[in-house]
Amino acid sequence: MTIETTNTAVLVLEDGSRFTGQAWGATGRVLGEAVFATGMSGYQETLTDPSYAGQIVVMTAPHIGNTGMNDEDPESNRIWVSGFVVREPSRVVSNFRAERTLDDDLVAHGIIGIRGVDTRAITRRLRDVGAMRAGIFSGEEAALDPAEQLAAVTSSESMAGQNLSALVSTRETYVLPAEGEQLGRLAVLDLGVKASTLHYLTARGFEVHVMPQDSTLDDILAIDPVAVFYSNGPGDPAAADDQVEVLQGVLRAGLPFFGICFGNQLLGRALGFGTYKLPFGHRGINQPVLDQQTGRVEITSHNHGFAVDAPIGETVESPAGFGRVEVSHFGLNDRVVEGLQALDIPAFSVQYHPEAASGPHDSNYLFDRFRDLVASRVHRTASDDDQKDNQ
Ligand SMILES: NC(=O)CC[C@H](N)C(=O)O
Repeated sequence: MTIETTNTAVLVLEDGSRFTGQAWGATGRVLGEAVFATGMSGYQETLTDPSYAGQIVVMTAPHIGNTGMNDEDPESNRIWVSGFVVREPSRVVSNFRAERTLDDDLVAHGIIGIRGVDTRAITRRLRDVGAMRAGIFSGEEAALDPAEQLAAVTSSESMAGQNLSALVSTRETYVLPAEGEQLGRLAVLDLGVKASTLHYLTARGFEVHVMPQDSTLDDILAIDPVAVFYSNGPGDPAAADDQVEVLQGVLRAGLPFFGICFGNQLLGRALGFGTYKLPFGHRGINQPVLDQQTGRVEITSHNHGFAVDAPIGETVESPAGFGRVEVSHFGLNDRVVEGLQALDIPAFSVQYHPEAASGPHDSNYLFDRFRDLVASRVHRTASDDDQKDNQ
């Protein structure tokens, strides 16, 4: 594929800074929240992660597209980033698994990108000022008056307060069969779930029922689940009141619960803590996190712009009356809450991604922890039933 070099594009940030490069992928105008992601690999998983809906992603790795795109690695069936910003797209694809080029897929999915910009300068700007509303303008849009471009950016919606779950969630429940030893039905609330997560859950023996984001407590209880899981997802956790209320019902019903990322933020809220917006978020695949239970440091994958506001290093009473809670994991770069463990009810969650593809895999053990938590209860209930039968 030949690369057009004369087609100007501009990235405009809400603080007025402008970065001029070349159009890449689809052309036109796209607005969103500009964030940077530091992963050196895994751009295909980044692009297809529903948690990136509404965001213009700046890749700090300077060379993107080397391994092309395939049909095996996507985290969902489409590209979700609103816009894509890279220093230099690979001119050739070199991987035996590649089926298409990245350029082809950006065009096919209508994703507006920009290339040939100084991604280090953009990242430093986002780090200093914080994640900002932004726009990419290419094609005819590139020729607009800069003041008009900036006005479009500053009149766009900020990520704070946005509820984007309906945009990414399944509309109908679907079921994935369990592999290996069968543990029972797991209700997965799809707030933007990734394929890798579903894979790890079915591989742990769960028959996974992926349910729409507006499922009620009754909908969940109707499938008679052995446990409930809340997925990752885009948007501001402070705007997800309905899902928080449903989760409080799940916890009151005594069902085991595991949440990842958005799911961690919603467990935090259900337990009565607040959430807040981080200045520029964590997005990358080498973030160090301490597991307070074991004292081990895990290298983890992150993609979050919000975090739970809970005290680190002490056991506290859940402000919503669910017993004692501890922050189980925190980030070693900035002491942000990265995991919650309830001590009196069977519920825990992590802010980072144990399902991370293309890795790292340090925290895969969390899926085992969830399986073991559920298995101990399923087996206990089964032996209670046996005792009753024998009486
Ligand atoms: N990956 C996620 O689940 C992200 C959660 C939330 N939208 C955030 O940005 O913090």
